[in-house]
Amino acid sequence: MASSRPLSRFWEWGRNIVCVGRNYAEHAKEMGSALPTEPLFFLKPSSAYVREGSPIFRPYYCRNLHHEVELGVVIGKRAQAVSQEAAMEHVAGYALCLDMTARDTQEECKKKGLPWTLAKGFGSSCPVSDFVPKEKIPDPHKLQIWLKVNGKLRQEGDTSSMIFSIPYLISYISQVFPLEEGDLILTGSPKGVGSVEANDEIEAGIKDVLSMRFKVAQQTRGS
Ligand SMILES: O=C(O)/C=C/C(=O)CC(=O)C(=O)O
Ligand SMILES: [Mg+2]
Repeated sequence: MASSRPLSRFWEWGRNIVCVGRNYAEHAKEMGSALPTEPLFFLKPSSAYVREGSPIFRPYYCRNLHHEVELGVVIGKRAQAVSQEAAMEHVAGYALCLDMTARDTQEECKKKGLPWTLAKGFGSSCPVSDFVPKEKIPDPHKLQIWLKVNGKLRQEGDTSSMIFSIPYLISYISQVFPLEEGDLILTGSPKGVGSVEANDEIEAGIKDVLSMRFKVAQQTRGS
């Protein structure tokens, strides 16, 4: 059933956050990972959202918090087993997102064959920008996304370099579970991921569309 809340505040809807990994060849390479032959995806809880004005917390168990800047796709209409041809009809718009990652925890999880929830799904692991209606972005595969830490450029990527396109991702994911109105898909990070410390300032943007800023803070155990 449709919510009475506006989709322009999708982060308040409590819907799925679906993250795609290793969708840029140069990022897979910098992680020492093989290129995927089918999309790799994982979930974050909807309580991972954080908005400008609130800090990104480095979890108490993390010693190496990484930034990953990613284009987010906001679903506007339920998509169940949709074709690639029909997939874009289910998109309401876009947002810029950070897939904050406890990289040391992820390395441990990878070694032990465990899921990435501790590494990717902690509170404040999904900073998001304002919503951009799809009419404002004629081609989401022609965007430049960038990220700076304390004013220094760390990531710059072109969404044309995605291995799996947005229609392919929507079609693929929607065969596994239905995508609902208000769901967000993070489409993967370009290269240049790196560490941030408490008090660092992250600024990220979609060239000629929007930008956002976040401070990093240290979480203490029990808070
Ligand atoms: O390959 C790895 O070790 C790590 C990959 C990721 O963290 C995947 C992503 O979240 C991404 O590519 O955006
Ligand atoms: Mg990512």
